[in-house]
Formats: sequence, structure tokens, C-alpha cells
Amino acid sequence: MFNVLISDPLNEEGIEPLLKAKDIRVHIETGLKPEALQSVIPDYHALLVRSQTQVSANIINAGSKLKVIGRAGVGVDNIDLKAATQKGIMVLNAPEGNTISAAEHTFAMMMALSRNIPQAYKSLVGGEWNRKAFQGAELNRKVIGIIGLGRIGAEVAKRAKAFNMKVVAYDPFLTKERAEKLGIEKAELDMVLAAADFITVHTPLTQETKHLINSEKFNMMKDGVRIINCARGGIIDEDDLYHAIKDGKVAGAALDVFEKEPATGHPLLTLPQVIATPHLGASTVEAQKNVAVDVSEGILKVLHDQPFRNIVNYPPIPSEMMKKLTPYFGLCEKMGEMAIQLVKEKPDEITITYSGELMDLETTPLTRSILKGILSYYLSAKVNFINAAFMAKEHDIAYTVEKKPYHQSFTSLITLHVKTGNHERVIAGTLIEGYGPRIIRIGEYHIDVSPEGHLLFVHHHDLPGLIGKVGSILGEHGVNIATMQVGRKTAGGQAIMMLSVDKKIEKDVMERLENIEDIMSVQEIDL
Ligand SMILES: NC(=O)C1=CN([C@@H]2O[C@H](COP(=O)(O)OP(=O)(O)OC[C@H]3O[C@@H](n4cnc5c(N)ncnc54)[C@H](O)[C@@H]3O)[C@@H](O)[C@H]2O)C=CC1
Ligand SMILES: O=C(O)CCC(=O)C(=O)O
Repeated sequence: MFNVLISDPLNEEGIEPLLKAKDIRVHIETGLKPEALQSVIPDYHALLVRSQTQVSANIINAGSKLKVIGRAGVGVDNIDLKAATQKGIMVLNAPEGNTISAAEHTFAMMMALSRNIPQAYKSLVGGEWNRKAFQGAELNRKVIGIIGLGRIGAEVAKRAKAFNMKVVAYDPFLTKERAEKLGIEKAELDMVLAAADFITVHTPLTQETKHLINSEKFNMMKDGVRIINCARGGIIDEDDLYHAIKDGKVAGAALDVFEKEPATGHPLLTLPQVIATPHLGASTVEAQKNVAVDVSEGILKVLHDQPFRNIVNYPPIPSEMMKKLTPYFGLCEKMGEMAIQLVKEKPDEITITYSGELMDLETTPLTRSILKGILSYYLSAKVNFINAAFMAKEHDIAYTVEKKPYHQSFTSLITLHVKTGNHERVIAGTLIEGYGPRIIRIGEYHIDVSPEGHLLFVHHHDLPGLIGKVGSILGEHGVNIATMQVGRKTAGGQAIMMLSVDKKIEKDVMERLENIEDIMSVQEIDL
């Protein structure tokens, strides 16, 4: 049974997937104070929020059972992502469900701003019939500058084109092809700012976008420009915006979001040129249902160990790519586990080389699986693919990834090189059709071993009778040998044996094996 806490108001129909699941107990309690949330969170496996609940590091660290935090919406700035990543807690969002609502709200705000609708309404209900004070401006043939052309920015662009506006956009990830396809112009930020009559921002709030629009940028704009922010408070410097309006540079601003919310009593709200809504971009029946369904389904999948998408604290991998990677996960984790048992001390440096068909794939998930295999051996703290990279860094384990175009004998090959203060080990593995994961090399020795169960790795001199001695000792202690692989560099030189045995080998048996003359080392590997 999994316990899920919903701590912000969510669309009831949208959370049905959770309510209907037989092994999920849902508790809805909104408006919890931070201390109260911190004291109840240890009981929960999943936390589902909208934007009100501040999921701080304290709350995350108190969530001893917490596996996933779901955000019904796009922005995750109310969740301490770093703390969640460090603890290996997945953060999921629902980025698509409210795109149209946010784009429509942006458009509604731009139109209301250009025609002074809120101001005129206020005046009329206040008993005035003032037609002179509220002359507006058309959108037709005006230039709209869009900063951030992701999901919402692109939908705003489409609507602006329908209004016969010229669309100029800045987004470092916007390609020329995509701009052409949308029928818009791609330009650098300063050029967009200089050209636009209306400027609307649609980026996330990041270190880079914080105060992206400030007094220096206002100075680059046309006189009488109008500003819209339905993305995140803080992208526009609010003090600088206040002064730019007061100075007459900016004709008006439409704001749905503020640096500090609720923004009641904000100085910008005292200006007649400013219209505002209390963060309503996603507040439609449709959007709220969509995001609640998406995030509820995501949480169910995480709890049921099924493939899921929209993980915020993990690089996005397209599902087609994921299908190609999935068969390698087991091999990678086992390679990590094997390597750490062979070196038996903290690695200082790890080098992973992907070759053959893996060369062109996004191998981050495989690297994380290898790191997980290595780190789990020594670290009692939970290591998973969310926090594996962080954990490696925290323990001063440097890792590098290399790609090589092909390997003459295998369609794909993963080579793992682990370096410690005293040892260096290289193991290589592949997937063989019909046989699954195989370890095909340890150091300079070529072998063919399935990475599973109890393995015994013996390094010895290549002399007659040695295999028999090992077999006899194991037999005397009732240890059955399932498979055996031998490898050598030159006849009579050094050699290895890799045995897979049916049970764990006792310490005294290991000692007897180690004492055989001409055996340099014996290592047990449990996979
Ligand atoms: N007011 C509301 O209720 C809502 C607000 N939002 C907010 O709207 C914003 C956009 O959301 P989506 O379009 O879904 O996100 P998205 O991730 O699809 O698009 C964001 C775009 O911003 C671009 N970007 C990032 N840094 C940039 C920079 N320095 N300069 C220019 N472009 C940059 C990215 O390349 C990306 O294309 C987010 O902040 C989100 O939280 C989203 C939904 C509702
Ligand atoms: O949950 C909400 O209403 C806010 C939506 C939002 O800002 C987002 O999805 O980023």
C-alpha cells in the first residue's frame, strides 16, 4: 500500500487515477503550514502539489519514504530540486496540460492591456462614462517580441499571427527551421527588445532569466512598449518596471505572476498602467483536469515501477531512445557492481566508453546505472538513477564518458575502467542477441560470462592441474560449479578463471583457494 498526500487544491476528476488504484491511499489536506507538512511527510510515498505548497529541503529530508513529488503544472520553483535530487526523489511535472490555457491567458492579457479593458470596466462600475481616457492600440501589424519560444511561447506566436502581428522571438534553443515552420523571425534578445511593440516573456525562472528584463533592457526598447508576463515573477525586475512605467518609457504592463506571491499591496498595482491577475494562467477547468490527470498517472507509474516521463530532475529522453537503452540497464548496473567488487575500494576515476550502436544514443541513463552499481556497494544511503551523478560528485569520484564509433567484434560495447589508489580494472560488456548481457573482457583476458549470481574470479599462473585443484576444494565443500571460463594471455603465462557457482562461498573455503600455490588472487563477486 502506498500513501499519497495531496497538499494543494486539485481538480477532483483529474486525481481519479489515484483514487481508483487499489494499492493507493490518498489523503487530501490543503493549506498545511510548513511545520505541519514536515511532521506528516514521513508517512507518505508521494506528495502531489500545485504551486502553493513550498516543498523545502526540510520537508524533503523529512520524507523518509518519499519516492516522488508530483507538480500539477509546469514550473517547479516551489520545489527544492537540489534537495530532492540529492535524496534520490523524483520530481515529476505536467508540462503540457496547461499550455493552451496559459497561452490564451497571455493573449487575453495582451488584448486587455492594449484596450484598457480592466481600467475602463473599473471606471464604468464606478459610475463614469469616460470614452476619452481609454483609447487603446491595435494589435494588427504590430511587432510582438516573444522571449522564450517553448510550448507556451509557440502557442502565443500562432495566435499573434492570426491577429496579423509580426512575431520576433528570442530563445537560445530556437532553430532557424522551427522559426521558419512557425512563420516567425528568430533574433537575438537585444534585437527583439528594440523591435517590439509588445514584449511577452515565456521562459522558466532560472539564474539566467532572473531579472532578464531590467532597466538596461527597458532602455533598449521602443518608447510606449507594452510588457506582458504570464510566466514567472522575477524574469522582469519589478522595481525597474515600476520606474520604466513612471518615466513613460513603458506604456503599460500586464502581469499574471509576481516575484512574491500573493502580491497583494504590490507597488506596481498602484499604477493605472498596470493590469494584473492573481496567477490565473493555468486556472481553467480544462488545464486543471489535464495536469491533475497527467501527474496522477505519472505518480502511479513511479510507484508501480513502470516507465514514466516528465521527470524534472533527470535529462529528458525520448521514448524511442529509451526503448533502445532499456535492454542495457541490467548489464550496466551489473558491470558497476562487478567492477567495484573487483577493486574493493573507493574509485578515484571512472571512465566509461560506449562504442558501436551506443555511440549515437543518449547514454546518460546507462552511465547513471553504472554509477548506481558502483556506489550502492559502499553507500548505505539510497542510490538511484536520480541521485547517482550527485552522489559520485559528493564522494569525489570523477567520471568521464567517451564514445567510439565502432568495435570490430560487437555491435555494441561498454567498457568500464575503474581506477583507485591501488588498483585499476577494466571490464567490458555487451548484449548478445538471444543470450542477453555478457561480460566479454576483464583486464586483458577475453571471457564470456553472464553477469549474475555468485561468481568466483581467480587470477593464477597458467599451469596444468590448477583448474582441478580449485574444482576439488569447491567439491569438498559442496559448492557446485555451474559454468567455468578460462582466459590467458600466453601459454604458461598469467591466466584467469571465472566460475559461476550455485551458492555463496564460505570464508574458510576462500582461504583454502587463496593458499593454492600459483594462485595470485581469488575474488568472490555477488551480482
Ligand atoms: N501563469 C501561469 O499560470 C503559468 C505559467 N507557466 C510558466 O510559463 C513558462 C513557460 O512554460 P512552457 O512554455 O511550458 O515552458 P517550456 O519549457 O516549453 O519553454 C521555455 C522556453 O524558454 C526558453 N528559455 C530558457 N532560458 C531562456 C533564456 N535565457 N532566454 C530565452 N529563452 C529561454 C527555453 O529554451 C524554452 O524553449 C514557465 O515559466 C512556466 O512555469 C506555465 C503554465 C502556467
Ligand atoms: O498551478 C497553477 O495554477 C500555476 C501554473 C503554473 O504556473 C505552472 O504550471 O507553471
